[in-house]
Amino acid sequence: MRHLFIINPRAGKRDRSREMAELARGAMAGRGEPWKAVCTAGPGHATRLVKEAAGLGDPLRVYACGGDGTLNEVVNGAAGLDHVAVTHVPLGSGNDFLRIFGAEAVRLFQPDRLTHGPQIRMDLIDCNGRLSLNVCSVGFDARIGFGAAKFKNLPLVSGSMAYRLSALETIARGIHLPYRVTVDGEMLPGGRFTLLCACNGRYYGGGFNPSPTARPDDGLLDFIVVPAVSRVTVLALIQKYARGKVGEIPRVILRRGREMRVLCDRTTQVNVDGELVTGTEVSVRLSEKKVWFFYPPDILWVPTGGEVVGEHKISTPCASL
Ligand SMILES: Nc1ncnc2c1ncn2[C@@H]1O[C@H](COP(=O)(O)OP(=O)(O)OP(=O)(O)O)[C@@H](O)[C@H]1O
Repeated sequence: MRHLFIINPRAGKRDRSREMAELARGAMAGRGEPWKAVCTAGPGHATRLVKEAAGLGDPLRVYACGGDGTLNEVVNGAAGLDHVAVTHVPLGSGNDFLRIFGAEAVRLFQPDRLTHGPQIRMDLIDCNGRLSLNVCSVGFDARIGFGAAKFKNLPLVSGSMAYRLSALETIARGIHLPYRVTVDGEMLPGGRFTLLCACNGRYYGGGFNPSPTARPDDGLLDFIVVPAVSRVTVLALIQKYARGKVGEIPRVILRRGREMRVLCDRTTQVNVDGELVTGTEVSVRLSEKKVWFFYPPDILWVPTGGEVVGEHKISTPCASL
């Protein structure tokens, strides 16, 4: 099996590519398997690197060393390929997809534990042709997310603080917009909406938890549709949205399904794992493609989010590796 470490030197607050390359070297030492560590040169490079390496056709493990954007690019290169598996070594500001692993997520920063860990086949969201492993959203939150970029590089501003500052700015500018929304063919009531979200994972935006029970391996997406709310109530909404209490938001519409379509009267920003997609017609649907995701052995998976009702280990060995 070959191993490819894709390192984004621009992820997080400082360049950790040297440290990461050393960790990769340590993880692969004495294993006798071919490996390579490559730094990305710019947006889209990680996808091209994965496709190039996958073209050889032999079993390949790819380590996305960066944030959620790097993971998204790697996933876009590996989707639908049975001989390729991906993982995420968290070097970014948010690293939100990994939060689904709870406290165990820190163990993904140990590449030596990952090299031969088990893997699971995960669903993907197709948003106007771009694939997402975690969360796609339209509206208030997407505007907050893209607005957060400018706060992230300020000194003493953490990833989650950047999103909070951007939220304040977005509230001041206006909260809801007109959209026509259907989920699996059902037209949803109300012409104005605050936000529309499709979840495969559970967290995004620096720790917001819109769907505490979503599972990336269940063959379905969790849709959360928040109707128009006023500036007075939006702060309470954000609190609930952040803490996994979305069911307590008045008139919120929750669906588990396969496709949400959104028509907008103007070009709209769509958040696809933190990356920007724009359009006036947005289709957010379960992709036919899946991706293999590997993780450290014995990591605990908590299917019920915050409440530990029943822990079990996920271990779905891949026949092709
Ligand atoms: N060499 C590079 N120079 C500039 N940008 C790059 C380079 N390599 C990758 N990128 C881009 O950096 C962006 C941010 O990366 P990433 O999302 O991994 O980090 P982050 O924003 O710190 O983490 P998170 O999304 O978890 O908050 C991605 O959109 C990616 O395309």
